[in-house]
Amino acid sequence: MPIEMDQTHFLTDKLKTLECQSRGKEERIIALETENAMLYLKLAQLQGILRDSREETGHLKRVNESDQLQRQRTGESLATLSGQVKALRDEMKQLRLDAVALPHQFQVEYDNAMSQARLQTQKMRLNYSNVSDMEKKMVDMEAALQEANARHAKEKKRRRELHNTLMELRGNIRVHCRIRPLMEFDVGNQDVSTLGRPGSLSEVVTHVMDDENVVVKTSKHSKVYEFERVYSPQESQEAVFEEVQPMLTSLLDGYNVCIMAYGQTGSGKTHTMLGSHKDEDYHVTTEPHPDEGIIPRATRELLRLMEEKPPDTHSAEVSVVEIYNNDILDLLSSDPRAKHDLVTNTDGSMCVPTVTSRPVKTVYEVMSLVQHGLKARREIATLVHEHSSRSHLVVTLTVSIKPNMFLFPPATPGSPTEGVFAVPLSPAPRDKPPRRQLPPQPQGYTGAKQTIRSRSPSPVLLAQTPTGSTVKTKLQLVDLAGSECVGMSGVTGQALRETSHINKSLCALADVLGALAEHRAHVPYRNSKITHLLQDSIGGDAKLLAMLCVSPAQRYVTESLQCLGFGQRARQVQRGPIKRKLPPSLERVGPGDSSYSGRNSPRPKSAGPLRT
Ligand SMILES: Nc1ncnc2c1ncn2[C@@H]1O[C@H](COP(=O)(O)OP(=O)(O)OP(=O)(O)O)[C@@H](O)[C@H]1O
Repeated sequence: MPIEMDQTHFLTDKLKTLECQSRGKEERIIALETENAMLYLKLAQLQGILRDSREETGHLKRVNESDQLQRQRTGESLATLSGQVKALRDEMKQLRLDAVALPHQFQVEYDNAMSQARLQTQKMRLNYSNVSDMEKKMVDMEAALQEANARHAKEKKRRRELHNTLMELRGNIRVHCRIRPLMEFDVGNQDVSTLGRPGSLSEVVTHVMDDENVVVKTSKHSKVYEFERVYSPQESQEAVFEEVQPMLTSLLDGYNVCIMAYGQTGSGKTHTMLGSHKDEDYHVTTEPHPDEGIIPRATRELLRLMEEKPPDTHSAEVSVVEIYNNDILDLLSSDPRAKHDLVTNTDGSMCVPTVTSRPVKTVYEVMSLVQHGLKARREIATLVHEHSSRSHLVVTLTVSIKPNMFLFPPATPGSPTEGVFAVPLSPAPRDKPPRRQLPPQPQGYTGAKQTIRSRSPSPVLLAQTPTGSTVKTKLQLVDLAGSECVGMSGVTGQALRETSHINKSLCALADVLGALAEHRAHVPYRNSKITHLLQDSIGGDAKLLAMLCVSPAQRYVTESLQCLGFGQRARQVQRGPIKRKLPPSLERVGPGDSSYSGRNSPRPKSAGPLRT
């Protein structure tokens, strides 16, 4: 049993030893695993460091490559620069050489110039007396020229004033002529590029010579026409109105005034009278639109002049009529197709009592009514241009002036005051009546004062007006329909009938002027509605301005010659002193000469429009 005990004891010890060994080994394994883990960690760290090092190496490599490239480029630049430096050095060397030579060269040139200057001075000295003489002469000539120019301008102004006075004394019709610019439609069927080309139909043949003469120059004609004023194509609407403006003052002095535009289709009558901006609004502004024609400008000026007068003494009203196919139509009426009749007043003046006449205070009101009327006015497109007027347009502004504005004792027929002007007189004392300044007398005029007075065109006289009654003066602004050749306008049917009426009425106008120019006993005013309506203005007591409108192109030369001929005929009319209108039963004989009989005088060559 002790042996068994020993064995058991031995085995137990052995087991304990083995257990002890096993524990030791386990601890060793744990220690080794820990170490292994540490080593893994270390390895990972080292791998990270290695990766970083590789990246850095790559980066350094790239930097190194770029450095090398830079160095290579720098080397090349250095080579170029050193080449340039060398070239500059060579240049500097050359410049230095030149600079050394320059003073010498300069000295040579300076010496040459000086000797030239000395030579010239010597020459100048030699000519000095001549030069100073010439200078003196030039100064004298310049002064003489200036003086002559000033004298010429003064003489021209005086001549114009005298001419106007003469016209007034004779009762002449003033005639102005406006040449319009060449327009694209002047080429007709031809190409626009031919506009104005010599030899083409749009070649300019009607030219302005100066502000009083116009010449028509073609291979067949070269004829000069003289008028009171000729406007070139470049002259503005304002320039035209400036010449017309003084007539408006006359209106408030008691004269009737009539301005009519005459000319062929498309020659610029509507442009001159109304302007080319039909649809624009007119505002109560003092500044006119640059394109505005005579009608809005005259209205604006007239209303401005009226505003300067004492309040409630002047008022105005407007009527707008057209004469279409020889019928008078009221364009302001609700029925603008209804015909109206002319009536002769007891004083012999003409009126159309049934037409609408609207009181107006502003240019806006007037132009709104005119625009309203224009919408009803007949127009068609012709071969000449798109908006050809088919009727005569008459815009009448009637100004009523209350009598307290005038100086008078009311004249009795035959009294010394008969025929003396009535003068607006608000600021003047009543006990010392001022007389109207007579216009300057023409040179050499020796007539007695009484004679001058009796021959002066008088305004609508208060001497004839019953005390207390209002005086009315009329401003008639007329845009006549175009005188035209049927072939030129290319119209047919209804339009042909219109053209025939237009031409007939314009012929009648020319006939009236012919009769007046020849002092014939019978003036055929009643042959046409337009002459009948304008009778007071053409042959009567109105200051009348005929504005001839002319197209400058070759294709209208016949019409232009006819128009200018009409103007010449109008200028010949001498209406004599404007007299008190007689009752219609007493027909007036030749102006200023009651014994004159024109019955045997030759009929004037027709200056009328082209007949169809
Ligand atoms: N002085 C001018 N300056 C610029 N344009 C003008 C001038 N005169 C006329 N015109 C232009 O020429 C064209 C024809 O003119 P307008 O209508 O005035 O002719 P008209 O004589 O009244 O013709 P119609 O008798 O057929 O009515 C228009 O387009 C107008 O604007």
